[in-house]
Amino acid sequence: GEFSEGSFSWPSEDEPVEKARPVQILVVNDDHTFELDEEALNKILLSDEVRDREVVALSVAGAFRKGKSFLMDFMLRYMYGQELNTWLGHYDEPLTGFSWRGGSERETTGIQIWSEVFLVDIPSGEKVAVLLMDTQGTFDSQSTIRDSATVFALSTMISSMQVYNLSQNIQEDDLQHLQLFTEYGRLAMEETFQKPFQSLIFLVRDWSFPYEFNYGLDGGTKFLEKRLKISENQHEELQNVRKHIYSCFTNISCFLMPHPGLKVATNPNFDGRLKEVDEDFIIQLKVLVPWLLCAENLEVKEINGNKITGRGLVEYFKAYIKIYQGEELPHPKSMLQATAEANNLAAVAAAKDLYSKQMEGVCGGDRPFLAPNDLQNKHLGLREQAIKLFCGVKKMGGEEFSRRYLQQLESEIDELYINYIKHNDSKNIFHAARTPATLFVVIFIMYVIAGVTGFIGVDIIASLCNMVMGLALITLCTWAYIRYSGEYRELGAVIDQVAGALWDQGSTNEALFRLYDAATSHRHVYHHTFPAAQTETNKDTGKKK
Ligand SMILES: Nc1nc2c(ncn2[C@@H]2O[C@H](COP(=O)(O)OP(=O)(O)OP(=O)(O)O)[C@@H](O)[C@H]2O)c(=O)[nH]1
Ligand SMILES: [Mg+2]
Repeated sequence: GEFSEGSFSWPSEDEPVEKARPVQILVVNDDHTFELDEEALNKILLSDEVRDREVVALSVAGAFRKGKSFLMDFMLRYMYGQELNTWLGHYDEPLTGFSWRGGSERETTGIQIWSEVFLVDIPSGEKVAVLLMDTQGTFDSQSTIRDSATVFALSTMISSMQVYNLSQNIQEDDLQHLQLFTEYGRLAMEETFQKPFQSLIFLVRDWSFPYEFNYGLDGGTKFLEKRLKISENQHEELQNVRKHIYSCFTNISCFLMPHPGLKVATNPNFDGRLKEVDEDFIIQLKVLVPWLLCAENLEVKEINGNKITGRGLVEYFKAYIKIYQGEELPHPKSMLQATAEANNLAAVAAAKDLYSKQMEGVCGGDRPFLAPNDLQNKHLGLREQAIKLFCGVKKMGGEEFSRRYLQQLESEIDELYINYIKHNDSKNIFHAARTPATLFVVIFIMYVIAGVTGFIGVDIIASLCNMVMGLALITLCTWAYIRYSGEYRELGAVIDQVAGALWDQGSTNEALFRLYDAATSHRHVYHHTFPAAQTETNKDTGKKK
């Protein structure tokens, strides 16, 4: 494994020599949106030397303020160091590269990559391009869970080697967050049979128990084995987290790093000089960095089993970021918020269930028609009961939060009630008998009037009444056919409406008005049902106008 010079931006005639530097390619805006600096990314990954070369992408991710960028800078020194024994540099030389600093406020934001891509000969004989990526720390006070998850997920999806930087120990919440973030990443990727991600390296900083597990890879491997062990008598929750992590990465390892000494951790003027760093730390640094980056251990980025070139990586980056910019992915939430939502939704479901079960008993499909007033009283009682049940359930998230769900419950119950009213009404046989009854009455009245007027000799009125009677009879037959066969239901609805208007008449005028109203609003139905008559009626209406 011999390292050649960085390949990016070889000075051409007119272009000034650009100094290698970290380049911001993913920007997280103040309004929590993400932006990809395509130009910057293209410039690095589509340069002549990188475009068609397979890439190795190493990224460091983890909680903020835990020495990620600091470590990255030693990796840079290794990549630039030609001879492996002197790469660590002078003991009096300040540490530069990705920007790092002391203090409690976050430093790195978004995703930065080093502007120089290193070309390395790997044992298979190929020359691959090595990309170093520094990421925004998770859980700083300005980022939402979604921001953290997106940066972490993106860096995991893009890298072939993800260093998960932890402090002091591997805690259960570290594993849970890893699970959340990788799941968020997997969501945005296409389903495959293969594991979606490649190498995961747990890097435990400030390891303080070398008497239990030695510093370095050996101790780390044993420690990790213990932490990720799945056993039968473990709680399902613990098993699931571990199974998930195993299902996501093809390769999982762990490295235990000693504390770098108090000067590094607490001296505000410390500028990265090795002479101020504990010897133990330097010894392990000399093991860790070459182990990660030596030519034998470099892992080419693969997606779906295909090796990815610089050009391909740009495309994937663009595609992934688009998915996170869109709205189709669910938003990862804090544990409390997610739990509170689940609690409240479960309480809403239970209360709604109570209401609809009881209402089913009152006016369900196999129950007879109930007086609308009684139905309303029942509804009000059961609504009260359901709300009481909802309020009685212990829920996380507090009063204010659950008020929204109470409103949701109320509106859902009211919606159900409207359906129960309709259902109940349809069971009223007089409701159904209204139309034939009205038509019968019309026929009967016409019959009587025709009889009387015929008897006293006013033939015109008698024959008019006979005609109306005949029409009513035809309508009745039509209605019966429609009800029986279920065809021409719209025409049936018109007949019902006209009959209903006659039935409900308070005054003759109102009935006529309603008749007219029904007729005009359903003219299109008439046309639809009797297309042949259409032209005639059109002429008629034209004349009327
Ligand atoms: N305790 C401890 N401190 C370290 C270690 N490595 C670096 N530091 C110090 O941690 C501080 C933060 O270093 P950075 O590299 O900027 O941390 P970071 O994780 O990149 O922080 P963000 O970019 O804000 O996420 C600096 O003061 C370093 O000197 C370590 O292994 N242990
Ligand atoms: Mg940083």
